[in-house]
Amino acid sequence: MAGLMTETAKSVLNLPKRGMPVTIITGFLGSGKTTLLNQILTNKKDLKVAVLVNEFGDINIDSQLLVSLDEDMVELSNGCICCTINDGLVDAVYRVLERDSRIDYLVIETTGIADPLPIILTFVGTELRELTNLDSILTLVDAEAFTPEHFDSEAALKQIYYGDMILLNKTDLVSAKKLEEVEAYIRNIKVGARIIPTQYGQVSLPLILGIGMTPIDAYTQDTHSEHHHHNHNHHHHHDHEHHSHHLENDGFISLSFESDRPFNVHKFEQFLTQQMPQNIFRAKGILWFSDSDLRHIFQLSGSRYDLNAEQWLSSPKNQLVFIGRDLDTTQIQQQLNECLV
Ligand SMILES: Nc1nc2c(ncn2[C@@H]2O[C@H](COP(=O)(O)OP(=O)(O)OP(=O)(O)O)[C@@H](O)[C@H]2O)c(=O)[nH]1
Repeated sequence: MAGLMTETAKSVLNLPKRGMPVTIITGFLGSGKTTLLNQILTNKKDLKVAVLVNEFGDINIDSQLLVSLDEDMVELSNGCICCTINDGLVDAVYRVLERDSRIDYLVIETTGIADPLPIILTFVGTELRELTNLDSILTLVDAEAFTPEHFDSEAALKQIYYGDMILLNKTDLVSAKKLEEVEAYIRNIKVGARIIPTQYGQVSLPLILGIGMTPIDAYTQDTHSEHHHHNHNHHHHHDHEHHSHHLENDGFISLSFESDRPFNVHKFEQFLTQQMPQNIFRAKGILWFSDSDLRHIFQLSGSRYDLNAEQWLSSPKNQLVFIGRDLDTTQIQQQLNECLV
């Protein structure tokens, strides 16, 4: 009898994880998606959470900044979201579903310039609909940086429009008046929006996980026309070098820089303050300075940047990603090379 029970338990474990709840975290560049994901991973208690991260740059910085990089972590290939939709996303979800280990929940972080709709439709309009249960789309909005021009980005608007829950983040950086204005603006884009003001993505998990807020039936009705749209764009496939040609990216391009040599800290500071072009909107990286034994986490979002020192977890090197519009990538590359020791 004991043997039979073991076999039964084993076969149950081997079944695909049917109905696995999925939460999608979206929001514009630098709005706080990775910060929220880290809050979830820190506070999840014994919930087994798998994570998929999709980044726009060619180097995966985010996955290196997550608090628990254990075997539950699956990385999506970097690059543009339309390529990801066509292959990477479905495959990555299957890899999670097929794992032997228990997984209770899947959280996906999109790139900051992703239109969430194709991702939503991948969950409700393919075989994933049978296997997963799309729970909600959480949209981070940077309360300080957001303006009615929404960064001249269609994606930024769609992220709010398709968000089932808006986390109005970075409230520590704005006045009550500005907060009210942004809230009013969001409600204008999305009538009846549910908005939670947050700082550093801090929110009680029952308010954002397992809330069943995605109106799946409403999406299933337009699945067909959207699939047509995606097939039409299929020729972009594997065109990772040429982001600027993708309409989906609203003109943003990324530049990656890697080096096995350290930076001179003064030269790098000079680059930041005097050379770096204004049209860089977002940068992040793991930096190695010749006069320090620590790794420095570099974050730039809009006009703010900071550097945090931590212990190295691997051998030191420089890894940086810049995202902006109309960037002279050759010049930036050269300026960064000149900062090396
Ligand atoms: N002052 C303040 N800073 C915040 C808050 N939330 C996040 N940040 C900072 O904003 C920067 C960007 O945060 P991330 O979580 O990396 O943003 P993201 O949305 O993942 O960015 P992308 O990777 O570009 O899509 C980091 O330096 C964070 O520490 C907040 O509520 N207040």
